[in-house]
Amino acid sequence: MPAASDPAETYSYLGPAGTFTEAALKQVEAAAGKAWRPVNNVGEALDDVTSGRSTAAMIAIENSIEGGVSATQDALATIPDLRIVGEYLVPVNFVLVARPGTALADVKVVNAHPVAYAQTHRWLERELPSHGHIPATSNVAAAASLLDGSTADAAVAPPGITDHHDLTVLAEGIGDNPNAVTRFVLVSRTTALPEPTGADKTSIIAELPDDTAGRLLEMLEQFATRGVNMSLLESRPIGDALGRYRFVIDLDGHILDERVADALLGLKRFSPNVVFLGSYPRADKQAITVTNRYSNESFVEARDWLRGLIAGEPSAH
Ligand SMILES: O=C(O)C(=O)Cc1ccccc1
Repeated sequence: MPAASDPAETYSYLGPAGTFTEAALKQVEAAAGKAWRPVNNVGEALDDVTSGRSTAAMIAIENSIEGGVSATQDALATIPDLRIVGEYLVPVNFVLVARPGTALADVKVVNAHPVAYAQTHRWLERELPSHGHIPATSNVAAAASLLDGSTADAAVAPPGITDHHDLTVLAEGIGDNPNAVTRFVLVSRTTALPEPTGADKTSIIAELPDDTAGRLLEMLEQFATRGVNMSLLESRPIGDALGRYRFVIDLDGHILDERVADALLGLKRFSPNVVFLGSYPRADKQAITVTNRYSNESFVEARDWLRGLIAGEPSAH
């Protein structure tokens, strides 16, 4: 881990060292050589950012098996002035570890981070059908606690865990999907927008204006009619009453792309509450392609045409 330096240049992440979140932070060039602050949960990481204790925080937002990380989505929906400035992908697989001398047959209680548990429960149910689960704050904390008085017999942990702790690997590759990937985002205080790259993503959270038929369709039409593709759509309870939801949405493109800007204007007119979480380069660097009708030039041309009409030019111009 880089040595601590200027506290104004501190990066918070779910620790301790060795977590997948740390692996995501290692991908951030700007964080190299800066202070890194391990924390115990997403709330603490974001609190570091809002209080100014840290420059940015790396948090898990979505994984390829379980979908959105609800604690992250709910925090981003409710804490003002946060911006996603980058996304990072980390392949995740897990091992089952125990104190030396423990056999698989001895394992009755497994310590695991809830997201890791969700991604290994098929294996655990098959191999340890009557195990109990104790939730941990992180994958590495789960393993470390075995050597620190935990009542658990084993822990679900990242494959590199034995570099950090004197533990026995009882089983490898226990993830239910060997291709599982977790998406992390780097979150900062409201800051300058990352430049558009042509391979960008825009994250927003929006509420529907009321509970009448077709409102969700109407919201999605804002994107469809501007040729804006969605790569994520999830609902989260707002929490004040049953049946009230907010929608977490990822769009292909950057807010400086005309079609995305136009869709956001439509969304703002429609929705009573839109949270803009940021436009940032896609981790997979896949360029977004759109038909000519939705290109920047098309929008500019149409606007010029309208201005011309208002200025009295012939409509065929
Ligand atoms: O970052 C970690 O290692 C965590 O404990 C959180 C987590 C859990 C499961 C998949 C990815 C991240």
